[in-house]
Amino acid sequence: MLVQMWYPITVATISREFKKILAKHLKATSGSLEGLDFKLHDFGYRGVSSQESAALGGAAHLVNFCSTDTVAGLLMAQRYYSCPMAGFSIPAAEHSTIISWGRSREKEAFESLLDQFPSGPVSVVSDSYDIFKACKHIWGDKLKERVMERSEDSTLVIRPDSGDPAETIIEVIKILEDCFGSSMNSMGYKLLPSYLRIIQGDGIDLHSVEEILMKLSDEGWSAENVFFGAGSALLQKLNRDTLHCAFKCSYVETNGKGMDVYKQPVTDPSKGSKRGRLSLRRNSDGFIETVERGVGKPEEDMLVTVFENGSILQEYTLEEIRKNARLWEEDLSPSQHNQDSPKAEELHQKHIMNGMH
Ligand SMILES: O=P(O)(O)OC[C@H]1O[C@H](OP(=O)(O)OP(=O)(O)O)[C@H](O)[C@@H]1O
Repeated sequence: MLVQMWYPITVATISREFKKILAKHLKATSGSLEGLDFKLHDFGYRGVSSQESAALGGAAHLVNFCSTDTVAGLLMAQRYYSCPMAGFSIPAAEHSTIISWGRSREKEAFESLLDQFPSGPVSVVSDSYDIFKACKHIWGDKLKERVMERSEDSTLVIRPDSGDPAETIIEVIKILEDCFGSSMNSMGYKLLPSYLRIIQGDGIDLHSVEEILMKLSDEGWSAENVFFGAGSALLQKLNRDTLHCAFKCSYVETNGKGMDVYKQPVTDPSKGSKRGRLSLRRNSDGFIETVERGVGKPEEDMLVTVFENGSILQEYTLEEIRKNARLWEEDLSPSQHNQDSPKAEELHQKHIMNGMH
């Protein structure tokens, strides 16, 4: 079992890195973290190798967010982590439900979704033919009044799904502003009317989400205007080396005599393993670090035995895990996310690898 743990650990960590980026921009451009838990939707079900991966990865994402289409993750959280409903989704069109109306009837396809879901949010993929014309001529003209009738609780979420994500979103949001107007929030950033939002679900990873949010704020737009969906970058485009995750023997006892063991290959010092009895503590800088060779103080040790000799000794609810994984104030520090600075990025990567919380 131990050797399979890298996968949910890695997904949960990447998902939490998304959350840090989203939190930083949301706070800076809206003054609050309201709605953060719904900012990154799990679109990964179709892109993983199995139902089991979907369950493990989907549940790992739910440690940080409440927004998902990966039902297998919800079932896992229900069955093993005592959470009746860990995440939510909204009615959403996908390309087949738009293009089956035919190219000349895209407006009718959109309208039928407004008819079918008059209350509550609805997401409509709008790039089947021309996202810019769809926003300007259909949403912003032919269906403008239908869109404006919708309330804050019944938001129309327009989904671009192709092209360069940052450039496309900027162009889309400008077209929507021309058609529907915008207001200014308390932080001085622009906001589309409350019945209108955008979700970008194509090409989303840790780098693109940062780039999009930077561009939006540079152009004066609040992060409140957008939601994101991530599929493969969240659940599939990762491996055991993404976070350098490996389990190694560090201590053995023979005839009652203990011995520290480790590997230290001359051909690659980075593959050296930790030695002796290990413990985990939070150091004075706030970082979590491993203490080797049995010298850690038991009272500082954060490790808990949860599984031993085939028995589960400690169970956790999703609620407890979410609490442990909550963001800290320093997680929102800009220096950790400034992708323009190689040093900051290196530090950021190091923090991920050190499991900094
Ligand atoms: O994060 P990702 O793994 O890219 O998943 C998200 C993408 O998946 C879907 O499209 P899909 O790839 O099924 O079809 P498309 O190439 O026609 O958009 C969806 O429309 C997104 O574009």
